Amino acid sequence: MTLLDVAGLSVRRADGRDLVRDLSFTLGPGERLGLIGESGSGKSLTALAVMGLLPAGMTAHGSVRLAGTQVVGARDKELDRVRGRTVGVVFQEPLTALDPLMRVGRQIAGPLGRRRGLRGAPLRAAVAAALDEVRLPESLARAYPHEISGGQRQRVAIAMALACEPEVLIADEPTTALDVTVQAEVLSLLDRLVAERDMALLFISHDLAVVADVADRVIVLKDGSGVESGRTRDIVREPRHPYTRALVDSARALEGALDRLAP
Ligand SMILES: Nc1ncnc2c1ncn2[C@@H]1O[C@H](COP(=O)(O)OP(=O)(O)OP(=O)(O)O)[C@@H](O)[C@H]1O
Repeated sequence: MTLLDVAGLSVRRADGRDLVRDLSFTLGPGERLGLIGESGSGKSLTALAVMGLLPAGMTAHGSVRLAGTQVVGARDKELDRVRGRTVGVVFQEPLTALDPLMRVGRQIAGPLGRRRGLRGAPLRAAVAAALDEVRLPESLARAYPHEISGGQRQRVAIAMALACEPEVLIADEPTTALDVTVQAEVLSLLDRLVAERDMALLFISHDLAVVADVADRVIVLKDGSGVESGRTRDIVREPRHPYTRALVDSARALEGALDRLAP
């Protein structure tokens, strides 16, 4: 079963320039695809195009089918059904997903209540369960976003994205803004949740080591085009495109620096 089917996707600016060019991939339940590339290569625009959320002045061309619904050219009203329910998203900066003036519990309750039709005690229980799933204590429900750490905020954002039980999760640099130790915790949390729910994962990062840890397949983006794609293991072992080779070499150089300092 294909949950996300992207075929010949381009993202075009008003002046006719393509910022993403002719990208194709598919994702089924339990599959994990990494999109890797340097800053400005078109990763985030690809994610936004998949959800039909491109900035004003940009248009998508080609086809993006989310659980059968064509996203390209669809009206917002048609996409309301798929956003949240079919596809959930976690962004780099959790504060973009959180309302600074609302307690964490109420923010998680919002999508839970709307999508599952819960109120009162069952809704409170569902919020507690959602917090528990991302390994946060129930007491955190009463906190405001500024009162908790960056890692805790990202866990809350993940809980919100998962509240509607999406079949596809898009994670756009979900750990880039976090300290390295917290990054590893959040990655392993995502890993567990995606496995438990058999979700399809589109994982976006500029960091090859992180992508290699999470994704089974990878597409390497450069200047808006996919220059190489395949199984992560094959691409790391035998990169073909010079840009991919440079990515692998720099990741290995960092690893080598650690190895040289090992006792
Ligand atoms: N709202 C916008 N208006 C105009 N140009 C934009 C807009 N958003 C992105 N771009 C341009 O589109 C190109 C691709 O941007 P995109 O954000 O997809 O890159 P990215 O690979 O996600 O980079 P990063 O890792 O820095 O987030 C870049 O040249 C960027 O300047």
